[in-house]
Amino acid sequence: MIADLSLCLVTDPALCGDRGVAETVRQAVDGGVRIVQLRDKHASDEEIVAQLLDLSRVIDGRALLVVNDRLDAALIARERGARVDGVHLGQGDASVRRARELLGADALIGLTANSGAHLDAVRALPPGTVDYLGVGVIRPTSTKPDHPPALGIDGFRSFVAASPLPCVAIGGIGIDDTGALRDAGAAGLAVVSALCAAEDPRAEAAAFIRRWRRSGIPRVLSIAGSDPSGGAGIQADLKSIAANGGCGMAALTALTAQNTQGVSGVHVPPVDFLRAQLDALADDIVIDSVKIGMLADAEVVTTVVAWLDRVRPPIVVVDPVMIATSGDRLLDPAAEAALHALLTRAHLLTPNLAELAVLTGRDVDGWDDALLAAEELSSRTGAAVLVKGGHLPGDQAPDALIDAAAGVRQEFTGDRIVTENTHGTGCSLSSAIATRLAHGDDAISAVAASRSWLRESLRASGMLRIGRGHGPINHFAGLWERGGVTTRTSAAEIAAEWWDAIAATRAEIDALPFIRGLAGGTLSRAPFLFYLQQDALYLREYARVLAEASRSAPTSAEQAFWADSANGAIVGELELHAAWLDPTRGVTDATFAAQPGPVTTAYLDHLRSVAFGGGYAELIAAILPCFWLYTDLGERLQAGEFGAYARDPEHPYATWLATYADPAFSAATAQAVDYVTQAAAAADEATRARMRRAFEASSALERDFFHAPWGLHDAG
Ligand SMILES: Nc1ncnc2c1ncn2[C@@H]1O[C@H](COP(=O)(O)OP(=O)(O)O)[C@@H](O)[C@H]1O
Ligand SMILES: Cc1ncc(COP(=O)(O)O)c(N)n1
Ligand SMILES: [Mg+2]
Repeated sequence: MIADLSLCLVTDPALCGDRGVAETVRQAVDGGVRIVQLRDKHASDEEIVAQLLDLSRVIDGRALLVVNDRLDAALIARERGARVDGVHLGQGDASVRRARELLGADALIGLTANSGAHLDAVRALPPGTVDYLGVGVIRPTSTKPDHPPALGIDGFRSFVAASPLPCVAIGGIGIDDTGALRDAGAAGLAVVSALCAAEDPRAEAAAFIRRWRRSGIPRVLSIAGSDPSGGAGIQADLKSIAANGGCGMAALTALTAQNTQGVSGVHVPPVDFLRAQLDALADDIVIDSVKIGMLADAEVVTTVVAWLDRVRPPIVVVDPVMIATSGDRLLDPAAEAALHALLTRAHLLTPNLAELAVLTGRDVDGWDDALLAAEELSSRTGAAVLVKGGHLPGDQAPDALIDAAAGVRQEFTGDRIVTENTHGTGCSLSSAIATRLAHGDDAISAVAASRSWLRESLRASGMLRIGRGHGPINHFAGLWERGGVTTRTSAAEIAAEWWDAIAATRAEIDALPFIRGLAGGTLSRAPFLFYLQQDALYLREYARVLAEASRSAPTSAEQAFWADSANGAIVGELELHAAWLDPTRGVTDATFAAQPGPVTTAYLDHLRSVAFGGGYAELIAAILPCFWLYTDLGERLQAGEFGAYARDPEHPYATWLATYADPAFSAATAQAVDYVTQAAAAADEATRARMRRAFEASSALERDFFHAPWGLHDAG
């Protein structure tokens, strides 16, 4: 089986400090580390054996455990019941050939290499002796005092180009090296200090994983049935994965004879052949995310569960397909018992209302029942549950993400789109989410963006004219119009285009002394309070602009959304005063003129001129940066990109920073992005150009708004 080498923690007892190696490993594995390499040059073999037994228990199969150099200790630990998956050997350590002989064909064997001579030696080995090369040091590091000259990223890139084996970068790697190293061809990163010495190894590992995913193309496997009409099953999965930026693969569990009017037959091939398909993939391809659809019968379910336990993919999304939109059964009722074992291995379940009722044994007669049942299913399985409201009566089609363990409860509203082409909506949505999670999105953002794509695909499904029943959605709506590929850009592409268009502005915001001081806790109170006071003045007028957006919105859902946002702005402004600008707490407005400063005035004048001079579409484009930049900055602050201290409860501005991470605001931002980019996709060229200009102007004013208080710093 090929190992996922993306993130390897190399232990260093000195750097783990009082927390100790085992606790550091536990937290880092919780955060997503895929391989743990126990490395301790000073411990005795007996001590290494004891640590391997301990780490094997701590890791509990969630990551691979290898030991640096100590082959004999690995063998002894195995004999005593530890799960030791392999060794990493240096050039001078035991021979890799002996390691392969003693550990077996399935062991993971790594070899340190950093020169042409080392590569020649590797080429001379029998194929399959070594699985990967540890290549470094990338930067000078204290954790390997005798290291050779640093390769740097360019040196690493050249080495990878000449290497016959996957290369894992090691030596002085920080989180900001992640994208460049993956672009340089790294199969993964081996990290020592950045994780062992981290305040919060779990968060740091999660931040590394997020960056790693962001810089690659997700490799997404669908394990599902075939629907020859192309609207559902693996056919829909592969289209959805591609449309959401992933590279799709598919292992077939069953074949259906099916069209848009129903299922006329199901054939389940011998389950050994499913196992053969899955093993073939696991032996060759690192899989970032798995989406599971139709499973047909109990044997298929247990085969998939066994494979998941062996491969341990980092993301598993289960769409518990039981009954097709046509009403035909796609899962043998006898398999429902076996299904529970699968559900506990999932990170996300995406049942529709009927499936939720079967999985919980409860009546689900409306949305409130559905939310309760989803909460129960999440508690019972440990998985997050996205309960889908597509089959509800009425003019709304809501969904809700509920994760009992993480305390997440996020509803997504939306008008029902009038169309018969709803075949495969569940398959398509779950595949899109699996892809976006593998690209580093958090659950709420992945669901919001996938819903936005799905809704656009539903809206554009009419042009396909497939069959006389429930037709498929138009997975590539953004690329297709009648008769072939056109230049019409999709909402998702417009979002990417606009986000890139303000890349320089975003980089300027990140570099602002105000932001750096805020994150690092060094910002003095004067500029901070000035910023808050200006923010309070801004929010009062911003709420009026949002109310104008609500008044001019074309649909009831948008009308409600902008009205809710206006309310949120006012509540935010009132809370600002109560929490920070309360004269009774010694903060007097006398410190600053209680008037809008020049930047605040310019920003509000810009918004008001668009609100009362442009149309609805231009107005919401001008509003969007206040959502999008704020949420993006907050997510990155919380992910530790400005240093772990930004998450420290002792931080002087901790309560203010916490407002940046509100999941409800993150979902509102995703919704706002959806509305604005949908409007831009539907607009004519001239309107879209005006929208983009308004968006870019507001983005620049957001930057200036953060910079304005800086002049007060010296007075602080
Ligand atoms: N007519 C519709 N308009 C808007 N969204 C819809 C419509 N039908 C289904 N959806 C959405 O499609 C997704 C799949 O929902 P659903 O059809 O309930 O699942 P399934 O396809 O598994 O039966 C959900 O996000 C749901 O909100
Ligand atoms: C092979 C296969 N897998 C899944 C579905 C469910 O899709 P939907 O519920 O949208 O009909 C299907 N109809 N066929
Ligand atoms: Mg479904």
